[in-house]
Amino acid sequence: MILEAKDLHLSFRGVKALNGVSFRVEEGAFYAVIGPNGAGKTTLLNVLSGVYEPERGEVAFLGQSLKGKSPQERARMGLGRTFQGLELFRGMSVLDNVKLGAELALSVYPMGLPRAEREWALRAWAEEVLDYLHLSPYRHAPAGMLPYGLQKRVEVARALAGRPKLLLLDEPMAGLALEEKQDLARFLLDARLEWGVTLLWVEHDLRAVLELSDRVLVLSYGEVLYEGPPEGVREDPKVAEAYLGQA
Ligand SMILES: Nc1ncnc2c1ncn2[C@@H]1O[C@H](COP(=O)(O)OP(=O)(O)OP(=O)(O)O)[C@@H](O)[C@H]1O
Repeated sequence: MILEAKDLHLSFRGVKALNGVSFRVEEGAFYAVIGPNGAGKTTLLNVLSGVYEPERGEVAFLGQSLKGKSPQERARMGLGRTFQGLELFRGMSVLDNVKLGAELALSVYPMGLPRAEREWALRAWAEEVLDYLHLSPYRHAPAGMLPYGLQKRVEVARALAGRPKLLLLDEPMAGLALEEKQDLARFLLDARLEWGVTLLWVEHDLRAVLELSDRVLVLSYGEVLYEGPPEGVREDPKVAEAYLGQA
């Protein structure tokens, strides 16, 4: 098991964004979190990545409690994330954005190395990640100049450059055309295979979720409605009701 969330609670001015959420993620999983608008999905990612501390409950990553650990400390432990809105440095080149992702999770690079060697190692690794995600042709372009679909891919590249053991993805497919979604899906599946990255994603595209994920958590009003294999999601009456209720 790579991640365990136990009885998470968090409210915003009386609104229970998370109300007793527990689940476990196995190593190597492609784990999805879905649910209607306002279900608490982004709040959950923020609690896992350390943006918020839960009022109650606890998260353990690789058997270690994350209590009191900052997002950066978590990144160094191997817990990476991407954001719903793009958080790239728009004026910075694609390569520098990805290099920065590697630097922020620096524990993988021996600090003892001479500066020039470290710089070289970081650059070589960033180039490898870019190549892997078919982004090499754009590496000197300012990130903000790329079409939206490519920017989303750079964001994933930057997160992967930190060599996460578990990567949290916040709606990576939002705003992408079908073909871009298929490309991204392939890159994510490859990264899981090649680098052993466990994936946890929040995603609205139900079809993509059910096709790609091997485990699904459904939230509604901060509570777990369903947890299990994707095949069970559509048959679950509570899930159907939560989604229909929204429509
Ligand atoms: N910083 C905040 N301040 C106040 N209320 C918040 C805050 N963050 C989340 N909420 C509230 O908590 C609840 C859960 O929000 P959250 O953004 O986690 O849902 P979500 O499932 O990610 O929704 P969406 O699919 O629309 O992104 C909502 O009622 C939301 O209004």
